[in-house]
Parts: sequence; structure tokens; C-alpha cells
Amino acid sequence: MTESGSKLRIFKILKIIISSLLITVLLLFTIAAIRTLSLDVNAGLQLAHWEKTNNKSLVIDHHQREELLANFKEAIRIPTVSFSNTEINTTALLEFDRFLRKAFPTVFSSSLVHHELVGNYSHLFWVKGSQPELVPYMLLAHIDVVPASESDGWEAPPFSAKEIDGFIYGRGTIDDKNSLMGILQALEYLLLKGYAPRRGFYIGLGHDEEINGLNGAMNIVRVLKQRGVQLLFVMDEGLTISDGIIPGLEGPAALIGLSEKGQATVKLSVSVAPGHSSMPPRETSIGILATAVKRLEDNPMPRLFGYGPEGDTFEHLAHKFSFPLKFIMSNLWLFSPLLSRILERKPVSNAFVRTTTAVTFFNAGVKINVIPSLAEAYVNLRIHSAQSVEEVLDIIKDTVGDQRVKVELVYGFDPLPISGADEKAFGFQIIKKTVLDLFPTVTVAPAICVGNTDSRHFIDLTKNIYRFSPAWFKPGDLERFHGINERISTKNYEEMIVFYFNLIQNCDIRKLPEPHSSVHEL
Ligand SMILES: CCCCCCCC/C=C\CCCCCCCC(=O)N[C@@H](CC(C)C)C(=O)O
Ligand SMILES: [Zn+2]
Ligand SMILES: [Zn+2]
Repeated sequence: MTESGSKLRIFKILKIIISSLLITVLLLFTIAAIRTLSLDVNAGLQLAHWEKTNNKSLVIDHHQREELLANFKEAIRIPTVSFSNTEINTTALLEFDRFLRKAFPTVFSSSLVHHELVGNYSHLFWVKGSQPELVPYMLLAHIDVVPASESDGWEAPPFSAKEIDGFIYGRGTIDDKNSLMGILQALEYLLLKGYAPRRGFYIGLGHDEEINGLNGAMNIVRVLKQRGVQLLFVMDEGLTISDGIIPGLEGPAALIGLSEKGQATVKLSVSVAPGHSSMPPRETSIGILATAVKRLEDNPMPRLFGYGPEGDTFEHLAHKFSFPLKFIMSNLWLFSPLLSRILERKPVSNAFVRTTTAVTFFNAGVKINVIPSLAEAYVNLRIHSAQSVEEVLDIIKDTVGDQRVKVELVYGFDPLPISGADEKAFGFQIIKKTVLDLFPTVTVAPAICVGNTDSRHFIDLTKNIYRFSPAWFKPGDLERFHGINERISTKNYEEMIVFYFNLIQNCDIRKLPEPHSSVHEL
């Protein structure tokens, strides 16, 4: 073949390759565009014909408002702090017990309600249903709070429950006395109105959630297991209604946690011979450990976006974003790698992308002129749904890559199972319906809870655990969680009561409706 003949052949092959590539790209974009226009996973059962339950409605009058706010404020003023794994405020927990009995006299005296103390300070309520064949469900909340100190910069003392511009300030106002008081206040109102549930339910109030729930939630689970109880679903704290928190999202979103990330606390330690600081070795225990810690920070865990429930979250929210995010989120089959790079830029969304690594303790040194024999650091990892404690530990050892650094697992558990969110998932659909009835402008989406809750101890009692409370989180509110100026608006606290009031009644529905065939559904 002549030189010009072979050039022509190469040119023809190149032409074929380029046109095939163009056709493939065009085809992919056409599929992506069709999916962007048709994806509206938020439709579902909302349009279906729901079984009638004759729900009672709750209209709160002036006197009730004063009383419910006074109750809530009193709950906040009792400092039920869990200080450490071994230090809880038992005096405050006993006071809280007395307070509950005074604030909710109907709950504690009703023949429909059986109450017992578990693990000395936790509370377990059983509300009897009229139809015992209906499988019961369970609502969880916790009594204890994390420590708070006014000197950290609180606008009002953290146990004052002071009301400023329509907000009640105090430790526990969003974590988690709002849920606890909201549930019991709703039950008090329901019982006062003569309500008797068809479906029985439990309420569990743990006293040590902030220190792992080992005596509270775990003992409640033990008691229920001994009685052979199985639950239709469990609902606990966790995610909330985010309003203006997710950049680019139009309107508020109620994220319902289908799972929780796993957790591992890993200790890194370096031991060397101690000595005089005037004759230092080339590397000290502190230097070796600091290098190990820096390696962990410089080498984040792999991106796993799309291998857990977080992909579903963005597909459900996609239609509430504008172009190009709407296009990207509607087509995660194509754009997952791109979206994970966008999300990892901010800590709050990075938590959805991977197992996160946080160095939370660093201890070393005894005296200014002594080479320390021991340096220790603790790393707290929150494990993505697609990884396990064991895998994470292996990656840490590889990344540190230094035999002088001892790596030990102190405490850990794998990510929690993923609960259902489809049209047959009773708990999810009832929570979603209750949210949308009360807040019609909200978009409901399944999600992953990046923190841990007492509900993780309930996995042997049900496959369906949901982490959600109808607290509204606006910009700046995430920082109040375990931070300073924790607060809730009086309006939102009332909404929470109405939410639980409606939720309990909606759970009397015996069977979910058949899915409505809608043009929005795929
Ligand atoms: C794409 C961005 C979405 C942003 C939405 C994020 C909304 C986050 C809302 C709340 C934060 C999650 C908090 C979950 C509850 C955590 C309770 C807690 O602190 N638990 C302890 C348990 C531990 C075993 C003591 C924990 O450290 O996780
Ligand atoms: Zn909490
Ligand atoms: Zn907490």
C-alpha cells in the first residue's frame, strides 16, 4: 500500500472512532435527559387511596400552649447530663422521673398504658391496642444530654430554657427532649380526647444514649426480647427537616434515616525509650505519631458514594435542584464519580461520600525536658455502609505503614442494616405521609444517619428502623447540635407534638394502600 493510501485508511478509521464516540455520547445524554425529565421518585403512595382512620385533630388553645411550653421548659431545666462512660447525673434522672409523672398525669394513670422503669432510670411504656393481631411499633427518644457550659458562649444559660425571640434555648432542645416531650405530650392529648389505639405501641426513653445506651436502650431491648416482642418498625431521633442546609436544593427536605454509619475508635500508640531532651533521638514518639496522624488526614478513605443509601437520597431530591445538578443527580449511573467529588468538598456532605476519619485525642509528654516514652492518639471513624470495621482497620494499618505505630481497635461496630423505603415499607410510608400531611411543601427522601442512635440496639426486634424527628434545621442549626446555643422555636415544638399526635393515629392504618398508578412514576 502507498503512503497516501495508508494515511487515508488511518483517517477513515479515526473518522469511524470519532463518530461512534459522538453517537455514544449523544445516546448517553439523550438517555440522561429523558431520565432527568421523568424521574420523580417522590410520588408513590401519597396519591393512593388511604384507609380511613377517623383521626382526631389537635387544635392547641392559648391555655394548652402555655402549659405545654411550661412542661417543655421544665424538662430542659433538669440537667440530665451524661458526662462520661462512667459518670451520669443520677439525681437529675430521678428528678426527671418525678417530673414526667407530674407533667403527664393521664399517661401515667390510663388503664391503656403500662409503664415500667428499666435499668433504674430509663422508661418503657406499652400502650395497649384494641386489635392485638396488629404488630406493634415503637417510638424512641432519650433523656440524657451532653454537657454544656455557659462560658463556651451561650446566649442564655444552657439549663435555663430561656425564651428569646420565639426560641427556647437550652441543652436538649433539639437533642432529644423535643422528641421525648413531643411524644408524651401527644399521647397525653390523645388519651384526654378518649383515643384508644387499634395498633399497640411501645415508647422507650433511654437514660444513657449519649454514652452508648448500654444500660438504657440495651436493657429495654433485653426486656422486650424476654417477652418475645417483635416490632413492625422503630422510629428514633436522627435526621430532621433540612431547610436551606443542602446547597442548591429548592425548598425544605425531610430526610428519613434508613441506616446509620458504623463506628470505630482506633488507638494509635508509639513507645520509645525515655531520655534527656538535651540528647534527643532523631525521631521522638510524638514525631512518629504525628507523621502517622498526618498520613491518615492526607489520605482519606476511598470514595464510596452510590454504594449505600446516599445515592437514593439524591435521586429523590434531584427534581428540586436546578440544572446542572438536577441532570447530574438524576443520572447517578453516569455521574456518581463526578457528584462524589462535588460533595466531598464540604464536611457535612463529605460524610455521605466515605468513611470519615477524625483524630479526637492526642496525648503525649510529661515534662519539658523529658523525651516522652509514650505518645497516643485516638481516631474516631464513621464507617460508610459499604465498608466494615475490619476493612477500615486494614486500610489504617496500610496508610500508617510504620511498624513502630501500634494500631488497636478500642470499640467498633459495622454499619447498620438498611431499612426499606419502598411502597410496602409501612413505617417509612406512615412517617412520610405524616410529614407531608403536616408540611405539604417538604420533599421527603430516604437517607443515611451519619451519627449513631439508641435504635441501633433494636436490630433483633425489627428490620425496619427509621431515624427522624420533625425538627426544622436551618443554616447554622447543625452547629447547635452538641454545640452552643442549642434551641428550638416554640412553633416548631408545637409542630412536633402535632406530628406525633397524627403519627400515632396514622399507625392505626391496618394495611398500606396499593400504589397509585401515576404519570410521575417510572
Ligand atoms: C447532603 C447534605 C445533607 C445534610 C443534612 C444533614 C442533616 C444532619 C442532621 C442531623 C445530624 C445527625 C445527628 C444524628 C444523631 C446523632 C446522635 C449522637 O450524637 N450520637 C452519638 C452516639 C454515640 C454512640 C455516643 C454519636 O456520636 O454518633
Ligand atoms: Zn440524641
Ligand atoms: Zn446527642
